[in-house]
Amino acid sequence: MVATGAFYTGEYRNLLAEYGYDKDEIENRVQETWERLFSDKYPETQIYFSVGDDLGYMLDTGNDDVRTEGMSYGMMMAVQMDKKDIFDRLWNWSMKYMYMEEGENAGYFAWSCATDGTKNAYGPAPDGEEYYAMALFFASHRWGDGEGIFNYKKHAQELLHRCIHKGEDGHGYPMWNRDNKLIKFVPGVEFSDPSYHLPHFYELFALWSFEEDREFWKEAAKESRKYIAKAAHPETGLSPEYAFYDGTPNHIRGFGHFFSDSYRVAPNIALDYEWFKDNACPVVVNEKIQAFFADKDPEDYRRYKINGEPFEEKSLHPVGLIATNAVASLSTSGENARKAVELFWNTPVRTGGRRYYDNCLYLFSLLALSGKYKIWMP
Ligand SMILES: O[C@@H]1[C@@H](O)[C@H](O[C@@H]2CO[C@@H](O[C@@H]3CO[C@@H](O)[C@H](O)[C@H]3O)[C@H](O)[C@H]2O)OC[C@H]1O
Repeated sequence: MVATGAFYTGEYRNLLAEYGYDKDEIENRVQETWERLFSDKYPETQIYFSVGDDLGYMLDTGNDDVRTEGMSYGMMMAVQMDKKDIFDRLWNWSMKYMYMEEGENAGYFAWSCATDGTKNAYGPAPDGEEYYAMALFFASHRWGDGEGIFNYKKHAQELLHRCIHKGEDGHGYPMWNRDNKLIKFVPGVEFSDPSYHLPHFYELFALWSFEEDREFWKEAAKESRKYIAKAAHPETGLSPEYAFYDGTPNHIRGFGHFFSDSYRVAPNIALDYEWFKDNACPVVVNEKIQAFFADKDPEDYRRYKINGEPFEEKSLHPVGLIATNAVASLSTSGENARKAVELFWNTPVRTGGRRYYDNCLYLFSLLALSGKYKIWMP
């Protein structure tokens, strides 16, 4: 099938099987990992919690809060795993507690809440909104739309419309810069976070958003692919957490280095390549990242300057980094690709206080590497 521009491959490689891992074991690993994250049978690895009959949240165990990032990730995991009850609980919790009805950010979601639903902040984080929109479209296509907040498609379209038009009436700010089509770190600033760029989502938004918004998303996909390439260091492939629109690191509050946020750049490139194989997809960045980590000991992963110089500080999410380096192999080949997958396969999901971010990245990588992270078409 041909989307407008990029080619939708419709193919999902089971790379783990291609590398010789047993298909039943792969399937078991996927099911078991889902259980480990979403079931209270496994309190040491659990990050999802049900509340009452129709609510649930993802807990950032490291920060003891509920983030739009995790809620929207949980919804994406649930739709890929065909878990409608969990999806609806997460969306219900998001709409009940995180959605903002008033103020400068009305129509967006508060990026962090306490587990009782109290808002910790009245600002959004755009990576949450874009994952919500994509998960809602997939839910609409996989399960059909319901009433009210469960009219998934309507909510996805309206949210995306707001993300690019907010502020046109003088109140608040859009989440994308309307001139250069790049996603912002937060609506009120003019810089970006390379890991927020999801051209493979924007290709689909260009098909399913309101007609008037489709051209914008098509352009956004193109500009994001260019931006991802620009923000990555030319030798190491490492991207900073925050970067200016020209791709140079933004060192505000120490976020100009390769650390937690940055890990998501590799899987974003890999999934874009898997889904669309667009010529402009910067797969070379993933080749460089895998080459950079090929001789690094996972026990000693650090914070790095994007030129590769290590800080004393250890990585906060080494399991997440193992996972994201592995999924990069969907867009690379050779020994580094194989070794990164092997390391991931031999690494268990994380236990302990910091497990949330690692385990989110772990399940996403496992889904993609087993051919189970799919586009759900209408
Ligand atoms: O200042 C906040 C800003 O922090 C917020 O960003 C969200 C939080 O950080 C990002 O992910 C984290 C990566 O590090 C792990 O240790 C954390 O557990 C993750 O949550 C996340 O992608 C952002 O959404 O955005 C709003 C700003 O006001």
